Amino acid sequence: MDAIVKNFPLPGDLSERPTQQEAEEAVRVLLRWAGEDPSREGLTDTPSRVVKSYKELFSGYDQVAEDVLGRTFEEVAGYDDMVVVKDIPFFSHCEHHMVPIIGKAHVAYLPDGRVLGLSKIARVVDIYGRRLQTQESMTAQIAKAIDDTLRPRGVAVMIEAEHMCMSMRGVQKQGSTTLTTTFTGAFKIDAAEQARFMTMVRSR
Ligand SMILES: Nc1nc2c(ncn2[C@@H]2O[C@H](COP(=O)(O)OP(=O)(O)OP(=O)(O)O)[C@@H](O)[C@H]2O)c(=O)[nH]1
Ligand SMILES: [Zn+2]
Repeated sequence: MDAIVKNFPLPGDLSERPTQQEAEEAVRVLLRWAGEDPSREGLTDTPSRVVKSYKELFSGYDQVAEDVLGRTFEEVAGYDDMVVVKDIPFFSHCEHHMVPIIGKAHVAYLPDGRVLGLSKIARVVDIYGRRLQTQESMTAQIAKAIDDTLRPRGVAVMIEAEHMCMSMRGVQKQGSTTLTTTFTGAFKIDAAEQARFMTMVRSR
């Protein structure tokens, strides 16, 4: 798992970014490549809109998951069983074609004295979602971030997603879903804990 995660650029590695003007020019080039005339009225503001939307869609490069997960709570009346946050919707973009990945993440951990604020789990999904991704890397990165910061007895992450690069183009298979999982600690070594996670994720 470490190998996959380490291969990914962290926000600190991205200091030499192009200027907004250069990014807008790149959009104009792509518009011309697609067969458009970037100077026609309807497209005049498109490069600046695209660049602005890229800021939002790829805002995960400006955030560090470990910062978000730093705040934990210990006063939980001795609760030490599984915490599952399921059906967390996310949007990402595949690193091969830069088109959307649309899916849901299910995240669980077994506390070891400390728990996370529930919203922080969803925030971490967004941080990794708002970068260029493969589904495998995103799954591993979410698990690793929680494992490293919270040090729980185990983490389980499942992602189910549709890749628009498989639906809108290429092989054109609409509606197929890709499932990926990462298990650490007790979830990795204990099949019963894995099965319990699966049951809780699947229960409606
Ligand atoms: N493992 C993995 N593959 C992905 C993911 N997102 C997209 N892909 C695949 O990445 C592959 C890239 O294959 P290439 O042959 O280099 O690119 P391509 O010619 O555009 O391939 P096609 O999509 O088959 O047309 C494709 O098979 C995609 O389906 C992902 O998250 N994980
Ligand atoms: Zn793709």
